Amino acid sequence: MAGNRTFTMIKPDAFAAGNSGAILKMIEEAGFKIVALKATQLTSELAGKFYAVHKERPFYADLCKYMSSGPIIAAVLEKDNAVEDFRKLIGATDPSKAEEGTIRKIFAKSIEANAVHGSDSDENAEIEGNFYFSQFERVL
Ligand SMILES: Nc1ncnc2c1ncn2[C@@H]1O[C@H](COP(=O)(O)OP(=O)(O)OP(=O)(O)O)[C@@H](O)[C@H]1O
Repeated sequence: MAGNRTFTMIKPDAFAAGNSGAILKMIEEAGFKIVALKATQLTSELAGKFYAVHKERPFYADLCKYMSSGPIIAAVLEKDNAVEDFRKLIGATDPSKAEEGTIRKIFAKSIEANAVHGSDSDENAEIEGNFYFSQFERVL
C-alpha cells in the first residue's frame, strides 16, 4: 500500500526568487498537510550526501554547488498516496517537459534549477525526512 508521507525541498532558485510562499500555497491547496517545515542552507558536502545516488552522473558536482548556493525550505508532507500525487503536482524534472499548471512549469528556471524536489519512493521519503528533521521537529 502506498504511504501517506513525502519529503520536499523548495530549491535555492525558487527561494531566492521569493516563490516559497506561492509554492507552499499550491502544495496546501492540492491537499497536502505540512507536518514538518524549516528554512536552512546545505553545505556542498551535505548536498552531496543528499544526492549521493547521483554521484556518478555528469551533473553531480554542479548540482551540489547549486543546492548549497542559497537557502532552501525543507518540508515533510502528508496526504494519501503522497509520493505519487506530489510527483504529479511538481511535474517533469525538465520544466520544458512539465505539464501546464505544475509547480515546475510555473516556477522552474532550468533542468537543474527546477524549483522543487519530491521524493521518488516511500522509502526515500522516510530517509530524506530523517535527513532534515528530528522527531521533535515534526507533527507526529
Ligand atoms: N541533465 C541534468 N542536468 C543538470 N541537472 C540535472 C539533470 N538531471 C537532473 N538534474 C538535477 O538533479 C536533480 C535530481 O535528478 P533526478 O533525476 O532525481 O530528478 P527528479 O527526481 O525529478 O528531481 P528531485 O530528485 O530533485 O525531485 C534534479 O531535480 C535536477 O536539479
